[in-house]
Amino acid sequence: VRRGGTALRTASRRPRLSLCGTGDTIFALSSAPGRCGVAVIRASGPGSAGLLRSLTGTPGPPPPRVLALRRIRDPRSAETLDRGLVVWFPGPNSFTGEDCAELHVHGGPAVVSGVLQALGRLPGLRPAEPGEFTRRAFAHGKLDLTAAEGLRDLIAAETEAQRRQALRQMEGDLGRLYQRWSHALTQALAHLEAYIDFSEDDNVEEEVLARVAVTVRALLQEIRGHLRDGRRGELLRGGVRAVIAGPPNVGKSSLLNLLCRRPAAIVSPSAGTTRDVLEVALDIGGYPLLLSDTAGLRRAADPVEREGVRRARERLCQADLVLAVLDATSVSPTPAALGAALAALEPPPGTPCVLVLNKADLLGGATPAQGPPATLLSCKTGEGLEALLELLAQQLAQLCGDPLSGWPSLTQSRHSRHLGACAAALGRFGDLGDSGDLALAAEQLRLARRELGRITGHVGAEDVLDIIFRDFCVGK
Ligand SMILES: Nc1nc2c(ncn2[C@@H]2O[C@H](COP(=O)(O)OP(=O)(O)OP(=O)(O)O)[C@@H](O)[C@H]2O)c(=O)[nH]1
Ligand SMILES: [K+]
Ligand SMILES: [Mg+2]
Repeated sequence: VRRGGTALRTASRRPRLSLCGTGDTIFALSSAPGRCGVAVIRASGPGSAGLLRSLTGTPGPPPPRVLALRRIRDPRSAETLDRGLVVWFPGPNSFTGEDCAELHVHGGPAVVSGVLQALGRLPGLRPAEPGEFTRRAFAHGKLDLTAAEGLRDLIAAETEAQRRQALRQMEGDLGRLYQRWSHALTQALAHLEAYIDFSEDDNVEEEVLARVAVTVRALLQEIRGHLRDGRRGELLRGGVRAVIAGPPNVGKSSLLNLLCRRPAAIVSPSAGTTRDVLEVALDIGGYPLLLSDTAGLRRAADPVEREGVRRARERLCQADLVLAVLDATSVSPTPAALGAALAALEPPPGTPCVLVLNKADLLGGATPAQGPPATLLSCKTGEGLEALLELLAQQLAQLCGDPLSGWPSLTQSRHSRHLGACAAALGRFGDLGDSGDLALAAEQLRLARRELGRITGHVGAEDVLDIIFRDFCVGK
């Protein structure tokens, strides 16, 4: 009874947020499941102080934001479940903006489930949905949608460059860029509306219109530049798809195995060994690479091999980067011959290619003319591997860019979609030009601003919230 009463009092201190709805208190294991040194159980909502009192048997929560060593007990039986650290984060200075509590307990499965069960029996508490803590933080204005997406990417980041990009986005760099554009649009719109409303009173000068047009043109240019970044942010976030392609038996599967340092693909002296596409994920110099081995490209008689070649070509078409492998002993080393051999593979136009001349150990001293982006390699001896890795890292850096320099990258196709719509509206504004229909022009600015607001979640983003937060883990 006392607990319930306290929870109610805590709740009435602050107005409830309609976006969160129920005002109930959620809890979850925030660290990874399984046996570990320390497990972190987290709670958010008006019952957070109450649950700390119930589980530690103390009259009040510990001082805010200070770790306190406590005996953690089952409130029903008073049995000790563990001795651990508890933290109390009174809202609004917490991750979610609500009252929050954390329990750092020993990471044994029985300890964790004992504490979770005890929490589940407290009135007003329920297990959290995936991403619900972050969703509440968003609802309380603690972060915008781009920062929430950055946080999700940070948790998923597997390479250094991915981590840098995600951290930058989580810290609000991308959100601030979009906010700045949104402010510029709001201002232009205000000027235009003032002109529409008051120009007849001669209080607003003609040049206002010219200034609005200049602002919109500059903005359109910036947005188009941002959209034209070669998908570098998306590539870094999702991994660069690199495809190993070439004639049969040149050592494509050997190359995949060499790069991933395990016999992932079958290697054999018979041409046409590989049929299925085999994909491995690699970290090359901090950049993520999704590397595919494919069937040797030739006119195959065997129907199964023919299907393999079809799949190889299909995968080649989707490549962000091509690793074209040739047998160094069977191709003449002149640039023209190498170019012709590469063209015979029909790589997708405009896609960067790295030419790997394999089986260098069989060359017997003769070194063919080479230089980036062609490189000599022996999968058998490992000779030339360093140079190839360097060449790959260079290509990846070019494709993904440096996540810390320049503008923050566009990381989501969702952003490109809204930015594209925003740019289209700004373009229509420009097309209206001197036609004089100011009401139509203002409507285009409003449309453009709405699209920007949907990226950051400042306007009508309800429909994307479920999609964005669904991909979070429970406890975050
Ligand atoms: N001497 C030498 N032999 C190699 C080298 N790389 C691969 N081989 C051999 O070349 C043969 C073909 O290698 P694979 O890796 O199966 O070639 P592939 O291009 O995947 O062949 P398919 O999948 O059939 O198209 C095998 O016998 C390998 O041992 C190399 O650098 N030097
Ligand atoms: K082979
Ligand atoms: Mg193969």
